[in-house]
Amino acid sequence: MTYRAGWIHYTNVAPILDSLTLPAGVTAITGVPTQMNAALLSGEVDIANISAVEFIRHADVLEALPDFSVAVLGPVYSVNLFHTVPLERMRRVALTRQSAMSVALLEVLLAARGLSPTLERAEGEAEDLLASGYDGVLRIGDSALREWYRVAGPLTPETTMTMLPHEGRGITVTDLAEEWFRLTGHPFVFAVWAYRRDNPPPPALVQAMREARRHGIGHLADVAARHARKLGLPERVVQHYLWNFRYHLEAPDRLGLHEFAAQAVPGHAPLRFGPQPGGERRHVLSASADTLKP
Ligand SMILES: C=C(O[C@@H]1C=C(C(=O)O)C=C[C@H]1O)C(=O)O
Repeated sequence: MTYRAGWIHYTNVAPILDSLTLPAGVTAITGVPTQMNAALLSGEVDIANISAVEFIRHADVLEALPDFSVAVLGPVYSVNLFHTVPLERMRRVALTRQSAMSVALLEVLLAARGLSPTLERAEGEAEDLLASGYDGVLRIGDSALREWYRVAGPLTPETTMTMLPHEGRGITVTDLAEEWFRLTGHPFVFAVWAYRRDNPPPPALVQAMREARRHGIGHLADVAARHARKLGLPERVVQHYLWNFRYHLEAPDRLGLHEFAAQAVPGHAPLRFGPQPGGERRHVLSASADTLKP
């Protein structure tokens, strides 16, 4: 029987997906987060890198791979609120239809500041929507990355590579992952690789994903160069964008995920993850470390 994957194919997943060879018996489709979230829940696909908030909302039926994430500690550059007035003065904010996660995150961040602007779904370029009367525009993914650079670029040789600029052209870009870090001190997990608990992925697929990720992270400059051309952005910018991601759902990422879950979806079912890889090898390592004790 065929196992069907649904990939959100934003540039931030390129270090995993670009060199992924699907094993026999696995097929894949691609789409934006809201499409892949729905495809997984309706059963159209069997595994997808879905918005973490959908994983949390459906924790009663879903499980996630224990070592895959799209996460950052600090700014992400592609989940952006573009605004022309201070956050406190925003009255109408346009939301993207592509994203579940960023909307839930924005709601948490606004609530933390005691703010409640009107939130409406509206598509289009951030600058056009701001010109048409919105005070804020939420955008994600590749178009948000491009629009951030249009506002805050071009980078000068002196621009620090640890924190890129966030304003220009009369527009401030509030990076939601950076705001989350300021609020909690935790990483923010945007996506996990989830599947229905009664239908886990074949081990060959997970193995292929781990190999593809190892290859992608090992050749990040090549991945960045390829995607910089597609995005029409400088290689240096895309390289910075990509090396900033945390793809392994490590302990700090899980802390961030649990903190977000508690704030955004109170009363959610316990989050479940599949078995950790390489358990045996770790056991052997700790045994040999024991033998080194004096
Ligand atoms: C950081 C991003 O992460 C993505 C954002 C998602 C969302 O907002 O629902 C879902 C999957 C992530 O891969 C981005 O694409 O900008």
